[in-house]
Amino acid sequence: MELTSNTFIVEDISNGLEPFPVSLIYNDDKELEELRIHQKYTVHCVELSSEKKIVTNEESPSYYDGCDCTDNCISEDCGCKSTHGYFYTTQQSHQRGLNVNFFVPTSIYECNSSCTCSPITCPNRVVQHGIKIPLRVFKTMDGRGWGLRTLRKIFKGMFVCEYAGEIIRTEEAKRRWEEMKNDAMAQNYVLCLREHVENRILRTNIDPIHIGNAGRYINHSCAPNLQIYLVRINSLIPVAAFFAVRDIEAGEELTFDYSGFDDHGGRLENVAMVDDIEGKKGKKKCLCGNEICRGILPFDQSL
Ligand SMILES: C[S@@+](CC[C@H](N)C(=O)[O-])C[C@H]1O[C@@H](n2cnc3c(N)ncnc32)[C@H](O)[C@@H]1O
Repeated sequence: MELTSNTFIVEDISNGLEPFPVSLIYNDDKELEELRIHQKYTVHCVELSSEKKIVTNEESPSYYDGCDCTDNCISEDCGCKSTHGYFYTTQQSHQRGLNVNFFVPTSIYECNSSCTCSPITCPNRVVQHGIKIPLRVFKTMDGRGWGLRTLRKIFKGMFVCEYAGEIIRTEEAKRRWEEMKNDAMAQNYVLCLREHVENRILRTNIDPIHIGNAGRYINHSCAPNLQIYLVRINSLIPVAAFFAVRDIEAGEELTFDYSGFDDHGGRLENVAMVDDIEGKKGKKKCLCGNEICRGILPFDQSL
């Protein structure tokens, strides 16, 4: 499809860390350097200044006692289901996925390392099993930089990948923003998640600039094919998990709406990427090319 004698492929930029390869197609060494492929790859989020501490995966101790099901969480008495709700269903592809047409009132809670159910076959474990499709990083031809595409068909509701990076406090996000805001070439990757819980706002900032996963290459679209849902597994820090909101054909670019969650009724408000041009917040032109394009890239006013 895109291989010519002048293009090269890195087979797996995750170096085997992901269950399926994340390949990269590029034209020359300059492009590769520009991509800073030597930045570190992580499958899950890490905490600032302690990269070894993985905060969301199944190896961490869980933050609450899980269920004590012996029937693989089929019964409605499952402690995880009855406390937090249950949102996964079997999809057209026969895999577990999310019913993206249904309202998800808060974050999704998967069974965790304290639960007695099977880590392999329990149906309330999806995101923790990782990506299920080969992905490819490629250079867009229209000025949006690098992008990410799927190499296989993805069915509506399927989990695609996380948005993994450093979990940073808002002060640190502001500091990083100050450092880069006058550099017109700088790409901004900070994802700010705000969850409305009763009358409080829980904010999580994820920055994959130094250490991140395939999710960092997903561009914005005003008519996206992915949506972020927050999933808690073994930590109160949520996983920002991308699910397909429609069927996506092999070879299609993956996109999400940097401005948020509203279409599907979640209480997670304003999933915003921080962006700007020439130091003026909110003035970066959106190049998604959709008929319903809103014209500018969404941005976070609070930084
Ligand atoms: C999370 S990164 C996405 C990956 C990025 N394209 C790259 O080359 O690494 C976000 C950046 O991508 C660019 N971008 C993403 N979506 C865009 C769009 N629809 N129009 C213009 N630029 C976009 C912006 O520069 C933004 O700061």
